[in-house]
Amino acid sequence: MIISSPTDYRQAAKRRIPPFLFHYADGGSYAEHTLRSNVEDLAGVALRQRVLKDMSSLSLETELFGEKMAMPLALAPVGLTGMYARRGEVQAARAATKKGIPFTLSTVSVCPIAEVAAAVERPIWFQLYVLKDRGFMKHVLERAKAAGVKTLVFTVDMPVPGARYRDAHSGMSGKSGPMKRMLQAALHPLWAWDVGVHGRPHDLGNVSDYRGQPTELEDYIAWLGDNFDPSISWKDLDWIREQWDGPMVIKGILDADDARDAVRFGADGIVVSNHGGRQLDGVPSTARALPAIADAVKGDLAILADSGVRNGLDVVRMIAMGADTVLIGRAFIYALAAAGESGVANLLELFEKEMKVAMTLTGARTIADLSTESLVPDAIPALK
Ligand SMILES: Cc1cc2nc3c(=O)[nH]c(=O)nc-3n(C[C@H](O)[C@H](O)[C@H](O)COP(=O)(O)O)c2cc1C
Repeated sequence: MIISSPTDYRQAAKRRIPPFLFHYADGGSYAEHTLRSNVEDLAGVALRQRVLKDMSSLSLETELFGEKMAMPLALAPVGLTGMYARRGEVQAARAATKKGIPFTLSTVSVCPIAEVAAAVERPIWFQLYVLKDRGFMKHVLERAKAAGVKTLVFTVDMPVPGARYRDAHSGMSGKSGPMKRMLQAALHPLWAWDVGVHGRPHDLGNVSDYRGQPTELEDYIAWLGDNFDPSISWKDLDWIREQWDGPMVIKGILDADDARDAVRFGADGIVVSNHGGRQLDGVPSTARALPAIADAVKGDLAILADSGVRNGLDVVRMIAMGADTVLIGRAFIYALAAAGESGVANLLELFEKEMKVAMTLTGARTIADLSTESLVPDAIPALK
């Protein structure tokens, strides 16, 4: 299949991997309104074209939490990444590191922290969920520290899981799930050979490490379901603060008041995110939520943003609306599923090229030059 744009990887992934995995990544919660509006609203943010400004020298470099980044982009935490390609977290982390950008490992990764951290030179970022089992959280934070992790991304928009109806149909969940998954694997031999045979163990590496026994896919939903903590509040974050002395980023902020609370708490950064439309359907897209949040807290902490970013132009849009760095989830998962590390590496090249074109034609020589001035007036779909 010809890959000429980042979005081509979605179709390529769909062909290669079993439907239960494709829909697990591709889908959102409930009727998927937020999933769609993330992409549509962001694509609709109009860039302001400027010409004849000698744009022969251009730099995408930036810095975050004292870390140099080749461009203001990082790979978002995605659970079960290791089911999309053989030891998928390692492959994606290698592609990100070679490109000079951070990789974020999910709590519910297939590969444990130590395996991924040992495979790359650059310290990885680690994402932590709030779970009832504080013993697990303590254990995993210790492992992260020992593996050289500095930046902790603390996800707060999952006190309860949003329902993802596609998973029941695809075989990801439900009684007939195991049978469906086996049949689908048999019909996708390239994936079955790469991941099914050579990608083992198929478990949640960090959880198994703590429990001292394998936590396989079947246990995954049950374990997570039992462990979400709806009682979470800001005071629980103080407990995390005591365990962690590096930069702490709060992921899942969608409201300016919560962003101000994050500043009061002393967070180093926030991720403006609706979890890629996978939690509460009907909440605004990040393109709609970001400008008000940037108005409220820009300069007080680092603003990261994700949800709906599908190409380099979308990154430029997010930065122009006030983000300091942008995360991508599905975009890299599709590339990883289609072509492993080299797919993610190529995806990042495509993103970089697109960003350069967008910056050249908006007259921005550096990332710091991007601002609301890079957008046409009223380009931002404000919340009414
Ligand atoms: C398959 C999948 C699994 C995810 N798992 C996690 C996770 O374990 N932890 C987390 O904080 N966010 C998780 N997310 C959300 C991503 O970190 C990110 O917020 C989202 O993918 C951004 O939207 P995008 O996919 O449109 O780029 C997941 C997203 C997907 C698609």
